[in-house]
Amino acid sequence: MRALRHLNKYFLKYKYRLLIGLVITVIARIFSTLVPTIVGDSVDIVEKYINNDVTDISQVKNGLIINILLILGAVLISALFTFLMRQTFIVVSRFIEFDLKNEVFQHYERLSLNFYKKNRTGDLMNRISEDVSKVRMYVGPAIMYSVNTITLFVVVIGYMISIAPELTLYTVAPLPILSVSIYKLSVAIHNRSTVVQEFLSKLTTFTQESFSGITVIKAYGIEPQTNQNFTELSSTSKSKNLDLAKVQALFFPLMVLLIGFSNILVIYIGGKQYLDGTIQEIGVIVQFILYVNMLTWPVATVGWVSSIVQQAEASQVRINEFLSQEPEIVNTVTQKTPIQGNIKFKDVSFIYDDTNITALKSISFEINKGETIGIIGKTGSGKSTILDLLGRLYDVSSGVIEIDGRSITDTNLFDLRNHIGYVPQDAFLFSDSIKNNIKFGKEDATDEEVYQAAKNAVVHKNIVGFTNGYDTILGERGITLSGGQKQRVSIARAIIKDPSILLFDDCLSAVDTETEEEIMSNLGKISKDKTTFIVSHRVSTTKNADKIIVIDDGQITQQGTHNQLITEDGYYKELYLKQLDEKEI
Ligand SMILES: Nc1ncnc2c1ncn2[C@@H]1O[C@H](COP(=O)(O)OP(=O)(O)OP(=O)(O)O)[C@@H](O)[C@H]1O
Repeated sequence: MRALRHLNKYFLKYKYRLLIGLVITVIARIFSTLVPTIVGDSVDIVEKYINNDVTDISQVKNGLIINILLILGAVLISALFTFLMRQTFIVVSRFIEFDLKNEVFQHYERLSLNFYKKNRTGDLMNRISEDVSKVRMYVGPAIMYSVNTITLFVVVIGYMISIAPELTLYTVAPLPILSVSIYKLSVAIHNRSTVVQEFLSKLTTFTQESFSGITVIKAYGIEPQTNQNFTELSSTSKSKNLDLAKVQALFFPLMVLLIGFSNILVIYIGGKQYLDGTIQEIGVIVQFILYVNMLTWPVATVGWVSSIVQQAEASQVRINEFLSQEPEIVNTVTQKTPIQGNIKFKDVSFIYDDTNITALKSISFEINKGETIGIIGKTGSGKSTILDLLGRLYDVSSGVIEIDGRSITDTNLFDLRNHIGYVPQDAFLFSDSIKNNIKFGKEDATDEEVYQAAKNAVVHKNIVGFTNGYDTILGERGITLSGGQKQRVSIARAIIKDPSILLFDDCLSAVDTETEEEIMSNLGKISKDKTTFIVSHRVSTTKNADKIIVIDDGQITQQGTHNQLITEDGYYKELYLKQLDEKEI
């Protein structure tokens, strides 16, 4: 139960609602326990008439009619309060589920990139959906049924003992057996449904991947093999479902069996006591039969609730495990930091701690506001890492990165990121309209600003060519943009932000050289007062930069302007000549 203590703050938050729920439950149960008493009384009225203790039939009739009306009233009131009980407890559980999901999601968002690399997306999603749902079962149904059972027990058993203590003992004796059996069954159901869930998510992942990769599947003609794999997976899933159905099918028969056993005990022992005079009225036996039936479900829920609490505890442990993780990149500066864009890398080295790859080794360079720096190098040489470090997606392993003479660790993190317009290597667009994808860079941008950014990114003409123009929906249910179009929408998103620092990570690779030239000329105008980083494999993209650095295996091997570098023997000149041959320049 230790992990579940995390939820106490939410119980405190909703304490008044929970307290009201408690009072409502007690009222509901008191009214429901009145029914057996009135039924017992009715049987007594009839018994007295049969035994000739009462001879006036109209008195009997009146007594019975009053009892019927009382039963009706008690049932209606108890039903109303049972409804209100569910409304309070279950509603509170939904509130807590909502709060917990928000807490987990907001915490996920604070965590650094390393966290996402160490944990699988499926696992993150499971903890925020499946595990939170299991915890909700504890804050909702489990608490509601526990309050319900405790109230019912105190009221009913107290009353039973007061009228027939010995009979009470015999009738409640089998109930713990019921409770334990239901607990064992619930655990078995839980274990089997976990396996069913696992297969369900395997099936979902398989199907999702098959549909996403349908082009590859069709192109390679591997539909029969995919079908075969699917059949195998779904057949195992079916047999796991059948295993689950078998134990689930035992639940109600087991309950009915044990209720039946308790009823037989009441009739047998109650009957014997009536005959030997320990019990004076048959009504008591009828009353006890009704009580036993009334107690059975709550007793069964004791077992069920125990298994819910166990599952909730396990789920909360998993949730707490992530909640206790602290972000590696933290903002230590509360006051605002103005950012001009003069950047200095001083002996910067960086090692990815998950792979232990040394991506950068003692990198030093400088670039001032308004200047453009080109970064050229072979694949895997460390170019993207430089941009990631500048945006503080990771912190350097050694050395310092300075912005305007201040280390970026002493710069307000939010200001830093707000002043950066980043275009990643793999353009990521959301399943939303093109307009909203561009406005992601500046939420309050006007339509005019969106069009202007798209024009500068040379994608405006493509967008207006679509039937729905800027309102065209992208993603799974919308159209698919070409690689080059995606890259340009992604560029428009960075431009519209009007940041002090622009980071372009090889984001023109899918654009033809003519369009590239147009974009570069537009960027030249836009970025006059900005610091621009352009990572590329193409000399044509960086040739106009104020400074170009060539990276090889995490180290700067050459630096200078285009004109200087093409006269110097080295990687840059080789690349230039090769691309000149291929007419890429
Ligand atoms: N997230 C990561 N976790 C672990 N290692 C990484 C990660 N990203 C990059 N690396 C490794 O760091 C080295 C530098 O990678 P980086 O992405 O900076 O190269 P790059 O020059 O941008 O390559 P490309 O031109 O192919 O984009 C590579 O060896 C790469 O395998």
